[in-house]
Amino acid sequence: MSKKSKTEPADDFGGFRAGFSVLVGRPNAGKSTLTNALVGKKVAITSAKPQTTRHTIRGIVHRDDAQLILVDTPGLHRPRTLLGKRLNDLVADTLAEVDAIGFCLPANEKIGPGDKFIAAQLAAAGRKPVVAIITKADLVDKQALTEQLLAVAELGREVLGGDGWKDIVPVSASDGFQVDTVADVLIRHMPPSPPLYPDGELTDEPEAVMVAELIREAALEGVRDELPHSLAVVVEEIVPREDRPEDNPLLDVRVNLYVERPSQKAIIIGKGGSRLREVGTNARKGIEALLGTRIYLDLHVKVAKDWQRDPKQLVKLGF
Ligand SMILES: Nc1nc2c(ncn2[C@@H]2O[C@H](COP(=O)(O)OP(=O)(O)OP(=O)(O)O)[C@@H](O)[C@H]2O)c(=O)[nH]1
Repeated sequence: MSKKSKTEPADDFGGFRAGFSVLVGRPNAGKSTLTNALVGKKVAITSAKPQTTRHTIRGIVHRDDAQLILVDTPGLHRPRTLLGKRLNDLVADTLAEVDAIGFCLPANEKIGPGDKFIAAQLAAAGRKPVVAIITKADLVDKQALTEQLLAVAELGREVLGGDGWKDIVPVSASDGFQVDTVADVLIRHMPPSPPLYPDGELTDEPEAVMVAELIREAALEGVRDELPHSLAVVVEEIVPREDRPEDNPLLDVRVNLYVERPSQKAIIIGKGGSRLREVGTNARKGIEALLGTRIYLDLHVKVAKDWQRDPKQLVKLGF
């Protein structure tokens, strides 16, 4: 996910910054709650973990001058389910592809082995900017927060050497304290870049991106080996169905799935359309949870020959 802009310092994109960030931290550290507070959505997407190097997008923070894309790290939060090298590779891959890392440590719990394990992973991953985020600041008093700040700073110097973390930001996702500051600090580490997710005709673009991700995940379920990177999902429109009672609205969600070859189209659709129906059913549940409304999901599968190698198609498909 490193962007070409790094080698084109002449173009600063009018000061616009965009890039990828990941929130890491041990279970219960407050990552999901903070993601939701940053993105402004109640439902974080928890679709199946991608086994490819593609990332699940957890949410996008849109600003007039920046776009911060929060992705998920497979593995880092669940060390026991993966072994040695595999885990290290997985973590290294993800960390290598983001522009900045937010390391979440709860204000109300002493730094423990889980935190140290992750800190060591971050140190091993190299020179990515790491911002330490002290979550759940509302649960402790000023004195305890100060002590935690000092302890976290010390941990940073211990594992990273030098000055340690790039920044340390206390935050409370539940009462909104410093949530914007977390976004500001992470955005500061994003490279100059045009927006990575285009403003479509949809009024609420982050929702469309998340809807597309949910459908993509559902469509790849069980056929990842056959369709590793050959599937692009484009949400054409999300419109309220007319003539619905106010207390029972319905959204029409029209979506195109692009594959590269007719054989891939056949895989997605399945015998007599059975697989596509299943994809629709599975994705619909997640989308309804996300949008908080019943939806009618209209899926179309199209062949866009060699879209991965065609820059014009890539732009059209939102890459
Ligand atoms: N008081 C308070 N509680 C919080 C805050 N942020 C998260 N919590 C609570 O802490 C618990 C864990 O939060 P999550 O956001 O699920 O933590 P997580 O890091 O995503 O957890 P995993 O998914 O297990 O990795 C939940 O019960 C949250 O309600 C906060 O700012 N203040």
